[in-house]
Amino acid sequence: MHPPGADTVLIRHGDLNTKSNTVKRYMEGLLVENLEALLAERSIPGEVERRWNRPLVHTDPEAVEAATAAAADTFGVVSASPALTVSTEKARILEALEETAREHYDGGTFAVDARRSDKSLPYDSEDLAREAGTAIWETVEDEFEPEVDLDDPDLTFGVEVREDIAFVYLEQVDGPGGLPLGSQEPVVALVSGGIDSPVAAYEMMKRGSPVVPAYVDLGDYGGIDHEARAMETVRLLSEYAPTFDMQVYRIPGGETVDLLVDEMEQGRMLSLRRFFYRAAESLAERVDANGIVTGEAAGQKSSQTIRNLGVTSRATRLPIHRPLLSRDKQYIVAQAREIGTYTDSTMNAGCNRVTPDQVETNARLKPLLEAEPDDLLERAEEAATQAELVEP
Ligand SMILES: Nc1ncnc2c1ncn2[C@@H]1O[C@H](COP(=O)(O)OP(=O)(O)OP(=O)(O)O)[C@@H](O)[C@H]1O
Repeated sequence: MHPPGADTVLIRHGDLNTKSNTVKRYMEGLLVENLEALLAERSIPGEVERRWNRPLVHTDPEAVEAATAAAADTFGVVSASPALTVSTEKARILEALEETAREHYDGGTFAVDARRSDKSLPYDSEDLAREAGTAIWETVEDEFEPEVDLDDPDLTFGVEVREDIAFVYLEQVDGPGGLPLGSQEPVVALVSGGIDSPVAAYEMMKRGSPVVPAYVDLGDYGGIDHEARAMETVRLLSEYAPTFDMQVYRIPGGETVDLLVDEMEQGRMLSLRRFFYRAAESLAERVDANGIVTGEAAGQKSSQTIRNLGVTSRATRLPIHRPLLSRDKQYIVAQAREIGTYTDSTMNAGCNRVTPDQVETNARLKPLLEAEPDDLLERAEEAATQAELVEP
């Protein structure tokens, strides 16, 4: 919902404001580039203006909602509003609010949220809010019985006045927040296509790290649907990252899984994780990535007890980022729905279970190393060199 004639998207960011001016300028530049690419990818007309603190998209009134949605999908953006721009003259702002009220107010409670960034203006935000409230009231009182509710209004009229321009809007669409993609170093994302790993990869992207997706082909224990699920979730993630190539490295792991199933019982799942991590490390060296991200959460599975995570993590020198470590499943499912990966992640992948009847929850490194194939980690390194790039 937007004021009549709105042709601008007002963008707010959050964590960029914790940076020095130099870093903030650099990050705002990245945010703008990413948003420009997203608009182009979605064929939405619009020019992004790189404005200190408040980047703007100038677009057509017909495209303003689509441009707002694109901004709200851009990492670093906290919220975006389709807005009408007017001069900072108070009379003009009130007129724009009256036009907006005529178009959109249809009874119920309302409030005005007025902000002013330039202290040299001849009015302050309280004056403006009060006069705006009166103007809106008088516009609609003949037809409705308007009521002001500052705590939980049905409709909020937003006004933001900056040094040279004012914005009038009705909606603040939430963005992902975080930092612009590309502002941190890349990491290898181990993506199985289950519910968790795409969400974990997204969380790292949200903090600015591009991801290099890696899928371990589990041979007979995985299968075409298992791989298809992983690929589709990466394809969905790539829609948030139009400036990055998100082809998937498919690492061959079928023979190793067969070997682990034949030779190991209890610790098999842990050695398989060790294989994943070492393969991801080798791949990271190859592509110049600086860490590994997985969808593991403390205690969610036997391989994810705190002790087991401690033991398996020893297979790599790289940091393993686990953004979901402290998250409940309910949160992760909600997040998967929000970013759009849930449906594909829950597709029946028909894979064979590698999990043994008796699982290890309390592993120790030494006995695990004695039980697993001596060449497990060399196999992982070799598998990484054989990884193929696949278009998701
Ligand atoms: N075949 C695979 N290829 C790449 N990474 C994998 C694979 N299987 C598991 N992983 C990684 O190991 C983590 C823990 O494995 P787990 O067995 O819990 O995965 P899952 O339940 O199949 O999928 P998810 O964790 O995505 O819900 C995953 O979150 C993912 O990062």
